[in-house]
Amino acid sequence: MAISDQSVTTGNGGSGEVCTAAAGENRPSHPNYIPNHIDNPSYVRILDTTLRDGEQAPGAAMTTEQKLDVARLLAHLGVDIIEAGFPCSSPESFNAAKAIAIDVGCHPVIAGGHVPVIGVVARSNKKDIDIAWDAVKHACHPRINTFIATSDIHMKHKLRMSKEVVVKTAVEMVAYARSLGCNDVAFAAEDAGRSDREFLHHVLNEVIKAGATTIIIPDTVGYNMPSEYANLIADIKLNTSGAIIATHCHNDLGFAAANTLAGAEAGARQLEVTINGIGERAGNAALEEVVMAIKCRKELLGLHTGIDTKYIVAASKMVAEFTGLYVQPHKAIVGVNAFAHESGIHQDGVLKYRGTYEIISPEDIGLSRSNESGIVLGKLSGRHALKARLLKLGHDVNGKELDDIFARFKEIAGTKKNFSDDDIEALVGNENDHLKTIWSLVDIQVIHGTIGFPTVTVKLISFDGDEKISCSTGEGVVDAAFKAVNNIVQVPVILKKYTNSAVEGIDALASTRVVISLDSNDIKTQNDRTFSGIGTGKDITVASVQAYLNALNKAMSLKNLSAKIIRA
Ligand SMILES: CC(=O)SCCNC(=O)CCNC(=O)[C@H](O)C(C)(C)COP(=O)(O)OP(=O)(O)OC[C@H]1O[C@@H](n2cnc3c(N)ncnc32)[C@H](O)[C@@H]1OP(=O)(O)O
Ligand SMILES: CC(C)C(=O)C(=O)O
Repeated sequence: MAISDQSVTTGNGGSGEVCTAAAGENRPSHPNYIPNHIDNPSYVRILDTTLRDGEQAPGAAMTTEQKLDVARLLAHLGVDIIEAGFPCSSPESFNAAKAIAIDVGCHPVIAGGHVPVIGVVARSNKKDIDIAWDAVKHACHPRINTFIATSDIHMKHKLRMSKEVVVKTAVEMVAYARSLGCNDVAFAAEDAGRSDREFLHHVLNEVIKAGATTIIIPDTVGYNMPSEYANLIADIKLNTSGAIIATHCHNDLGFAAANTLAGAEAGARQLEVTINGIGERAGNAALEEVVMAIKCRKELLGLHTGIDTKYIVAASKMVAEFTGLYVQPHKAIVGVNAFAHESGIHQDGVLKYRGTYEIISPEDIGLSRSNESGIVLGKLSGRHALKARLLKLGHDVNGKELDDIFARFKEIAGTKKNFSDDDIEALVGNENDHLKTIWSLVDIQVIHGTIGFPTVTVKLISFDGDEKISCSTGEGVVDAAFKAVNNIVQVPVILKKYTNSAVEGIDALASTRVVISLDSNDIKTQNDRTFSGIGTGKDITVASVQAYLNALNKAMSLKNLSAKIIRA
């Protein structure tokens, strides 16, 4: 198989630093596609089975239009083979596979002319194979993947066939698929991971003789350990010849990607994967994990694929959206946390040199980001990260000023899960240094339920010792509480924003943020600046009143609107 002329800059020289690579490195040029041969011994074909095994995940069913969109994106990604479905399983599966064969399987969707092989699955019977061929035969490179189980447990309990019948059926059906005019027939020995080795070798050699061009060695139930699977593949490599060896690993014990890579190291040259690792039960090996491992550890594995990795994030998002199977935040490569750093020591390292804690460049999988993004501020963050965020927001703070803001940040961070830029802005305040607490909360009583009006009574004390009590009803308890405060403070303000985030748990803490502005109809303000306040506590109304007073005190002291001035 010829290699395209696209440049290769993959590899990190073993340093473990960020990997970078040119798009679509070494993608084979399809006119030279030979089903059972790859010129370059280090080239690994990627078969994506999102549209077949991926769709076997409960709830993952996609429409034909969605499958076409996924297939087009897979072509951009540069997968060598798109497994487009199991045509005999439903009219939709047939129509989608046929549409993909005619569309993506016939026309290059990307410059450079890559047209992927379009494969479909069929059981080892003539009806399945006829339907499969009907669906796929219009593709430029059509492939039928026929399968039958070879493990004792499957042959005895599921197929209820003897070994002899299984071999005979497999051989006849591979030959039958070839006789239809399909010159690219893959054979999968289902449950190979639990099959008797000698019998497996015998079946594989017989189907190769019958015309199989790829032999797929599925660890159907995700039972194998990486060393065991590597040994299985190495053994098959030793005992067969004339066909490409393929991996197909499931994730029941969490080893799908590890087993796939172990298989590749042992000699497999087709790796079967799905986007986001979706698939039957615990899923398949994830394309993004396998491909990025090959790219990132090229110096160790000595392999390469034709995948243009900058489409990985787009593909992940599309498949998640279409299937409703959203990826967990800490999913390798494509989880939202995969390039996020919340702890101070890591943030400091990343800010100084990304390679300290990142082995992949986010741009490599299609994420764009600035130097500071990826830094998430939270309870475990440090001064370096806070300072960087403040700088981004236009506040160049150092020394004691930074220490003070950091102390306030840590106080709030203990009870808050997410920090927005607004929250960080609220911490800044050279202004806070000369703020006066004009009014503080002494007591609060809340009455609410299914009868009557929400009613709140507050007792406030002013900085000069004046105590006031006021009571108000409202739309809810927070509204009633703010109205009761207004009755005492009497500063005309507009409530701009009220947010409340609860920290989960039975003894949940409420963290409330209030943003107000002075009402310019009543008080002349130089500009329409806002004042924010934060309150935290076990009681949401108390936290809200504290946040509100906090904002009011800021507004009053900065505008010199003391309690006495207002009263006068
Ligand atoms: C490991 C894998 O992922 S294999 C792919 C699994 N994917 C799917 O099953 C999804 C699509 N499947 C379907 O839509 C349906 O199962 C169909 C249309 C294929 C078949 O439906 P039905 O004819 O009603 O059969 P059903 O699914 O209930 O049972 C499977 C039959 O196929 C037989 N069978 C299973 N695998 C094979 C095989 N590789 N070759 C030949 N026959 C097989 C079973 O022994 C059983 O036969 P039986 O009816 O004589 O007992
Ligand atoms: C049909 C084969 C490849 C399969 O999906 C499996 O064994 O898991």
